[in-house]
Amino acid sequence: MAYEIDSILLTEEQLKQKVEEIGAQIRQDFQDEPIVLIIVLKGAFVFAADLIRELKGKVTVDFVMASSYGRQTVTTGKVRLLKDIDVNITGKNVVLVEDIIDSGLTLNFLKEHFQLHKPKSLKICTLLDKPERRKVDLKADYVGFVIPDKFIIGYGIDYAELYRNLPYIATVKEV
Ligand SMILES: O=P(O)(O)OC[C@H]1O[C@H](OP(=O)(O)OP(=O)(O)O)[C@H](O)[C@@H]1O
Ligand code: HPA
Ligand SMILES: [Mg+2]
Repeated sequence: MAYEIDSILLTEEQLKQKVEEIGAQIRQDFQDEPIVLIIVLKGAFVFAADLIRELKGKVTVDFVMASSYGRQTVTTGKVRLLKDIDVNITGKNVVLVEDIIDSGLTLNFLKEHFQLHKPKSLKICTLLDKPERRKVDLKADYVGFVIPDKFIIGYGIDYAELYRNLPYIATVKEV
């Protein structure tokens, strides 16, 4: 199946403003306490790069890499953990940073995985939430935009590894 950009769903301006809001909200919730951000690669790298610069105070960053879509627009149902974190998160305030929650399988897997480390708190922050497609009961603590059931690309999010470099978020159409 081939896809191309259909229409812009979220502009650069909308994204920028929302990232500022989420950053302020997170800092407000944790006050002066240090935060460990765990960024879920690859998709969340653009969002996280903007978000981290909105967070004042003590912030540590680490990365986890998970993949379950490949060249498809629906989940394979199998989450592969390609890289785990290096920092110690036991007793820490942890925020998992994702680009999108779709079926919920990726974050459900990662949440359980990181709970085993016994963090002080474990919150989920996602730029986009597509609740209509949920396969597991999973809710985020910080949500940028709730979006309709359409496959989207841009701002770090790919189709078959392309389009991550778009500065906006768009829907795709089959051609
Ligand atoms: O809620 P889900 O149905 O699990 O979908 C969400 C996940 O899917 C995408 O990652 P993908 O597996 O495509 O890997 P990528 O981040 O490297 O693009 C996206 O970045 C999320 O991590
Ligand atoms: O809508 C999407 N687009 C790209 N990757 C994704 N992974 C889950 N949902 C999506
Ligand atoms: Mg992806």
